Amino acid sequence: MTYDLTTIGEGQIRLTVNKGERLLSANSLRMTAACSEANVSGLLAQLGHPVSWASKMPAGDLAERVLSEFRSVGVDLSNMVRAPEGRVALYFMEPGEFPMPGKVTYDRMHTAFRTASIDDFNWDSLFDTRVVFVTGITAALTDDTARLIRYFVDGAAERGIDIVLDVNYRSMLWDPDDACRILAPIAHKASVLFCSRRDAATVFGIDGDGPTSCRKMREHFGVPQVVATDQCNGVYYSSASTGELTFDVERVPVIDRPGAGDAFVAGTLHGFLTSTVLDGIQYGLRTAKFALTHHGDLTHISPAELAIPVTTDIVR
Ligand SMILES: O=C(O)C(=O)C[C@H](O)[C@H](O)COP(=O)(O)O
Repeated sequence: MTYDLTTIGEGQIRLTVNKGERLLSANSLRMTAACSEANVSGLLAQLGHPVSWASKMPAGDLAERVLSEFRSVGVDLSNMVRAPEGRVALYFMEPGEFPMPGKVTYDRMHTAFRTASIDDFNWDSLFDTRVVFVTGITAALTDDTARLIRYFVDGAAERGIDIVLDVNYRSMLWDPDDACRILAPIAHKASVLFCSRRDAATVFGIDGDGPTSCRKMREHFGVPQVVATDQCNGVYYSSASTGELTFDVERVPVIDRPGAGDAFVAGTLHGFLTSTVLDGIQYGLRTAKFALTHHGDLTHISPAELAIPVTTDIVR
């Protein structure tokens, strides 16, 4: 097996407004790379996992800026598809400061990735893996990218490869009915499902407190393991053998928020790949906190830093 995890997603540039400014009046922006699937790959690569992130990117410096950020931490880019034309996706971010909420402005139409088709990718390589990781963000972009993700998941299921789905619902990309229609069949095939309590209610109409929502998702989709987040209120886990478990989340100062959710998923998958999802949740609670301490979606962390007991994470 060449890879521990393979994944497909749209590489982007994030342009973030400095604290104390608004997009309408800002005259400088911080440039970092973004992509949920690449963020997860980048953290796992730093923890020693062979991971491949595939995307479709045009030539040029903007694409290189994205690729070099993930290449620099050891993500395998040999499955990257290069497009003769098309844009690199951008997204602008106002972090928000109480009482002003954060705000995302997408500029991701007409991108090279939107033209990605099943024929573009080297599936022998992408299926040479222990885990196929997909998110709702990529499935949300176009009918073609939804088809791509479905092909990836169906191929993985046929080959007995573990499928991990992070629902990651983005209301600016699609509506709950479409998300449910595309993501529910994927959830049914998943070995591990990540879904926030809020997304469970919005997309699947699954309500309840954290443990109840988590159990209902496991039963509804027949997924062996479900991990649900609920901002700072807790992390919830459900499996048939353990029932429902709740983990406290520690509040820490925030330098830069985007990427913390992906860091949590990556930390949890580090546990899935090396021991158990339950161990992974402890890693994930740590990597998510580390993610908040520095700029950029990609969390920089070494195996030694992951091992330092900086946490008061408690299982109840
Ligand atoms: O493509 C999009 O629409 C994205 O949102 C990409 C995001 O930058 C990351 O996926 C961060 O997400 P969190 O880790 O939940 O903060």
